[in-house]
Amino acid sequence: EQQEEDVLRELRLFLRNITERLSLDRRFKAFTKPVDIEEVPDYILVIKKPMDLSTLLTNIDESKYVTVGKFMSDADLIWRNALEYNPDSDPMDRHIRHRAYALKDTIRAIIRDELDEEFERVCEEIRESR
Ligand SMILES: CC(=O)c1nc(NC(=O)[C@H]2CNCCN2)sc1-c1cc(O)cc(O)c1
Repeated sequence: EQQEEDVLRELRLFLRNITERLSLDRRFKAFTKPVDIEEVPDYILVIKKPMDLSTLLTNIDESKYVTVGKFMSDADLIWRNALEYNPDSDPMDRHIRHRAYALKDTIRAIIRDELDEEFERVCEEIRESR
């Protein structure tokens, strides 16, 4: 009912705000757009479920996330994919891995500081009721 739509609207605003802040952070430039398959043809062979900050934003707009938890699973894909695609001692691999860990820690710090557990519990109840 209307109260549920109010909660889900507030969730979208919260998730959009986080995603836009991450997209503006220069450290995460490599994660802002889908990896270009023309430029990196082997990427799709290694990474089963690509994810990036612009796709997160589209998913939010399409009301794909009913809880913060579902958003976190996709957001975590971004840095997990980068660690998987960049395992070597190559300087570029290390560089991307440092950015991936910075993304992981930044997402967790924002959620810890800014997510009200009571709000997430209400979102979980809406998910279970659907
Ligand atoms: C995001 C990601 O995982 C990524 N990984 C890379 N790794 C390499 O280039 C390593 C792979 N091992 C051999 C030596 N090169 S480049 C790259 C990337 C960077 C961008 O600025 C945009 C973009 O779409 C993708």
